Amino acid sequence: MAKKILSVNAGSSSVKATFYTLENPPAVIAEAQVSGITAPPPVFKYKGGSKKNIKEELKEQINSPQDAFKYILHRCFNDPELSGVASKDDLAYICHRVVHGGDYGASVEINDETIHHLEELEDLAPLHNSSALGIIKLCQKELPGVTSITCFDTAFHNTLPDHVKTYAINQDIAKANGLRKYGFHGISYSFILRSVAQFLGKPAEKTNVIAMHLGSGASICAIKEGKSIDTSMGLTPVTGLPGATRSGDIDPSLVFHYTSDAGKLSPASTKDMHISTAEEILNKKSGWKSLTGTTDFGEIAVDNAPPSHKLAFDILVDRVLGYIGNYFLKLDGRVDALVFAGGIGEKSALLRQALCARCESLGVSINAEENDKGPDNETVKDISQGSGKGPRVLICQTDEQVRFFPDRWWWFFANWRFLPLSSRWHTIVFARGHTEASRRGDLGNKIVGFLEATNADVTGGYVDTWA
Ligand SMILES: Nc1ncnc2c1ncn2[C@@H]1O[C@H](COP(=O)(O)OP(=O)(O)O)[C@@H](O)[C@H]1O
Ligand SMILES: CC(=O)OP(=O)(O)O
Ligand SMILES: [Mg+2]
Repeated sequence: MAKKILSVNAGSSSVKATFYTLENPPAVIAEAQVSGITAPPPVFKYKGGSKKNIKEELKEQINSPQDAFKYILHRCFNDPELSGVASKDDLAYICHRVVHGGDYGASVEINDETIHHLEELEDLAPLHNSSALGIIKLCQKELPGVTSITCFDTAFHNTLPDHVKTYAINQDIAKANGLRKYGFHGISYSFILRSVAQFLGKPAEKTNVIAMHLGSGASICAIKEGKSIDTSMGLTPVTGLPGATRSGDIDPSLVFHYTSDAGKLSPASTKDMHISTAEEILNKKSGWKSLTGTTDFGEIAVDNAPPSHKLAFDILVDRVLGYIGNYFLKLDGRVDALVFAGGIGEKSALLRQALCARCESLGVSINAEENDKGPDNETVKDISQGSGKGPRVLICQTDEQVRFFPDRWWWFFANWRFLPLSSRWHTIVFARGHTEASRRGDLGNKIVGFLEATNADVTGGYVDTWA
């Protein structure tokens, strides 16, 4: 039986996994996730075969992303309806979302050297890279023979201009230690860009949006002509907007007034993960959890909320609003759409309504009924109404699993020898090479030349039909 691809997203509170066929275009076989890892009971959601929307509270102990991943594999491998996904032998590739990729501009194949490099980056995204690395190492051990590949959240933001990504600190120290803005949620933003551009009927290279990925980790990104020109997260995902357990922007001096132990190693540190007390507080003991006691924004964004919940809600509105104003100016007012995505952006009509009401001066206006209904099965839903003078308001059901093929043309090119040399694969590479050719100049043309030399059946157009 043909082998399959497994795509894994270890988020800060959930592990999501999708199985795909290894074909062009890849088709979803099954989707599974365990959420609530940080707020038990964990919840298992599953779609596969005739099972459309399974949702179960788990009694099993799920204490870590590795536990969640093992549980997902167990459930999927033991579903008799998924005959093509019955064991590790059915997998060709596992593609891992890795939040911090440092200076990596493209995906890498996992081997001893890349694991070592990723370990060095672990401290910069302690809530994420250690989860992803834990799962990567588990795969190396328990699923040897399946090639693991990483996709980085940071790669989409490689286009940040120097004056945006540079902090105003000593540049010798900054360069020696890699201290700069990297930005995150890039896999989501590239999905949002592709989907929104297609929805608007524009080439991605001509699309300008302010995209908000609001989930347990929340960020916002200014995309100009298809490129990230600024984003709210920085060196680590703790900066910018507050999140479920993250503080977002604070005065850096605050940590020394908060606790005299700020620089000491946190008791939560492990052999593999070193985290200072200040990092522990700002990453894991702040955000709306610290304000309200819950990490679930669904409990906070309600009518007649208690004062603590209303304060958390108002803080998020205030901070997002600040970035929208900032990015509206950075995009010279030429904004095709404000895009809501992520668990909160997609599900909280109240938050969208509160934010859009404050953006009326930018010409933003929404249809209250469509906003309340939210998205159904569509990837992008338009909730704007009115004169059409301001930016459209869209909800995009983002997908951090679908990233392997459209974004990874460079990986395929660099590693073509690992792949079956069928015309199908060349088509994938060509399509991406073609759309990237203008951005990457000669390199895109070289790829096309290379493919022509192999007499591949290069039909192209694949990425354009992808959403
Ligand atoms: N109906 C809802 N209204 C507001 N927020 C919600 C709702 N449902 C879920 N959420 C929020 O979405 C978050 C999950 O977002 P998601 O992007 O899927 O997670 P992660 O950041 O772990 O990848 C939950 O923690 C919860 O705060
Ligand atoms: C980068 C980040 O914050 O990711 P998540 O939303 O999955 O926590
Ligand atoms: Mg997320």
